[in-house]
Amino acid sequence: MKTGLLLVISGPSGVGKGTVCRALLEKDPSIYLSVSVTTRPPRVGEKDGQDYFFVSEERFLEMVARGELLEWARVYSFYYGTPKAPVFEALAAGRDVLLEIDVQGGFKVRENYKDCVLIFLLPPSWEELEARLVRRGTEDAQARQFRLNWAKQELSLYHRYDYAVVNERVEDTVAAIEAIRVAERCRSHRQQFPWLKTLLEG
Ligand SMILES: Nc1ncnc2c1ncn2[C@@H]1O[C@H](COP(=O)(O)OP(=O)(O)OP(=O)(O)O)[C@@H](O)[C@H]1O
Ligand SMILES: Nc1nc2c(ncn2[C@@H]2O[C@H](COP(=O)(O)O)[C@@H](O)[C@H]2O)c(=O)[nH]1
Repeated sequence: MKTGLLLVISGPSGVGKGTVCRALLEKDPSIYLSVSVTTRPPRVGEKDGQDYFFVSEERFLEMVARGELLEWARVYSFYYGTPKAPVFEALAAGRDVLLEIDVQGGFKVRENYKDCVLIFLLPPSWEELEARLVRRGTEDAQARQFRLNWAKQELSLYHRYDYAVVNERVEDTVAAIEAIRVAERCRSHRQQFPWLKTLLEG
């Protein structure tokens, strides 16, 4: 069985990573969306084990020490990390895996798993990014400003990702990521043709 693709989705807070990942999953339930571990407190409506595994700082650092995380980073004021085992189980089962993580995490995944695909989501404009964060209404003005300052740093790194997709309309972004999946599966290093091997070696 072919190994699945490890797809990393990054981009500034509020660009729509979560929205796009959910839409991708709705279209293709075979995708495995990794559930991160975080020390951030849950937002209203967030469920443990579904949106995140919400853990104490002590538990998080224990997971780091035990090598249970594929990558981890401090984002804003909290720790976030990707549990390793479920990601590799899903890949081995031939499922494509989505990681919705920040850029520091994306670079760490590239170090640990070279064959990953890094996809950066950009907003159509800076004003639209601000408006999306305001509309979402999950942060107060101070926390929002903090995220926007961080967003500038993240946006400056988009060119180090394999793909840059502007999230104008969710449907178009989903279509672009589906096209990337198709293209990545066609890359020569991911393909084997037994009949051709026989022909050339025979
Ligand atoms: N293409 C889009 N057009 C308009 N609004 C969008 C689009 N994509 C997402 N949104 C809206 O923007 C807000 C932020 O989206 P979302 O929470 O998915 O962002 P995020 O990148 O996952 O943020 P964070 O990194 O903070 O978790 C939400 O209110 C969402 O409904
Ligand atoms: N490096 C990692 N970053 C992660 C992970 N899970 C989420 N994130 C990123 O954190 C911020 C904030 O998320 P929020 O839910 O508090 O709004 C966002 O950029 C996420 O992509 C992870 O496992 N590793």
